[in-house]
Amino acid sequence: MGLPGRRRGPARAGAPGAGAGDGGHRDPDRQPRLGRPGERRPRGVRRSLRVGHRRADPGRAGLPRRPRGHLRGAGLGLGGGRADGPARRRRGRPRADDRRYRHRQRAQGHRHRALAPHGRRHHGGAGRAPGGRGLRAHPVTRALQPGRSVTVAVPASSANLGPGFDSLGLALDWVDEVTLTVLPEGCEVLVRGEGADSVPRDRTHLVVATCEQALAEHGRHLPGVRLEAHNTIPHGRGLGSSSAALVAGLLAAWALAHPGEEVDRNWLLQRAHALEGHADNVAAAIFGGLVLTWSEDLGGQAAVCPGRLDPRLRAVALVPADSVLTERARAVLPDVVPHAAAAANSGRAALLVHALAGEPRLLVPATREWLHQEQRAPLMPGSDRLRRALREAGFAALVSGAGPTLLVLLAEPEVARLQDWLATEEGTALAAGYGVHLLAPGPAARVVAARG
Ligand SMILES: Nc1ncnc2c1ncn2[C@@H]1O[C@H](COP(=O)(O)OP(=O)(O)OP(=O)(O)O)[C@@H](O)[C@H]1O
Ligand SMILES: N[C@@H](CCO)C(=O)O
Repeated sequence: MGLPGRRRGPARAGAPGAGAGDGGHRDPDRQPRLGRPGERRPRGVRRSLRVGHRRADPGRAGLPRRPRGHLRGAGLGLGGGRADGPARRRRGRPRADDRRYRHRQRAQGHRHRALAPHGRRHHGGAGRAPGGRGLRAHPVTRALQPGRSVTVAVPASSANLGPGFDSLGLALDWVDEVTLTVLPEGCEVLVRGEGADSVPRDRTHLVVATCEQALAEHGRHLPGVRLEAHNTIPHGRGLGSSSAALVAGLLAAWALAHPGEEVDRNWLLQRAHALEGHADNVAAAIFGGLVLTWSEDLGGQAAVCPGRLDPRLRAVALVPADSVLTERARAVLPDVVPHAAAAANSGRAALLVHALAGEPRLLVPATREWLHQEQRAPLMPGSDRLRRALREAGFAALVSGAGPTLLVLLAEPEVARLQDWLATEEGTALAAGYGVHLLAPGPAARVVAARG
């Protein structure tokens, strides 16, 4: 079985230093611990294990509502291709460039590195903004009104979930929030939390650059901009931080260009997919909950479908201090896997969708896979040892996204058993330095406020 494209995008940044408000989960000397009652934690970061997270808890995030409709189709002629509301007329040029290379594999990786602040005039026959596949700029753009402002919240996500490589994504109740305000000129970037000491403070900031590119497609531009980011999702850990940033920029662009209009989530999906290279994380961030993604063809447009989730389902994230380059993590994957491995993997992926929907006792066999974890193990030996030990102890432990964070999928009553295991000598030794976060499935990205 040929793999759907190795990541050719630029490398992910190495481990940045711990930012303010990270709850200390990146402290290499931090021991896994079970939380102190009443402990302050950054907004959006879930409680650690001992703190209650039950249905009746006042601080508990609600389980996500399933997106309306059963099938979000795009490129397949399924479900009308639009996530919300009635069909919208298509803006801009025909999507010839999206179709031209449909037979090709889509290069995987973050196209966002190629994003650059755009000028107000866009030249070039393709009418596309530079750098971003699928983002087509109008030749002349109109300035947005200074004072207009939008705040968006976007969840972290875990991709793959074991056998669903590049096709399953789970949004988590761990949220970044950003506010973009139109200024008459200039660019101010204020970052709190994750990445405060590492992300760019100019128009190359991922959220600003993505927003500008997307606005250009809608014939608008930012004369000046202030970004206020409150980041809690750790960067480069396999929790979809870059997808969250891309979706934040796109959603902010939509809300600034279309005040008061319902968000076209299929537009978000296609643009985010084009920028990210694979749809698993971005689809989960855009639609919330569990999302199944596929393309009609290798490199085709993304289609998505919500997956059912057992209301008892929880995820415990074990977040190490180090990051792994996603580019490296994709480069170690083989081009071809044996047919028997592909067959076994597809069986487990099918089983996983069933287990997540209502049979959590099957989560351990359902999260076994043959496509990426073994192959990437040398890049994350500590997480590999911990994952194996957890699975031997009967937990559905898996590498989240490209790693090295581990996710343990379990039904709520199992949380106490995991707590106990982490307190054993073996658990304490293997999980030393990992931050432990009890999470529920997360909500869809949303516009929190829009002004002006
Ligand atoms: N909120 C953000 N603001 C600005 N840049 C960000 C933000 N989040 C992520 N990034 C950029 O993306 C990089 C991390 O992206 P990468 O895809 O490597 O990891 P991830 O998205 O956390 O993990 P995965 O894709 O495996 O789930 C960061 O080092 C930073 O450059
Ligand atoms: N499906 C992707 C997620 C990371 O971005 C991978 O495993 O490479």
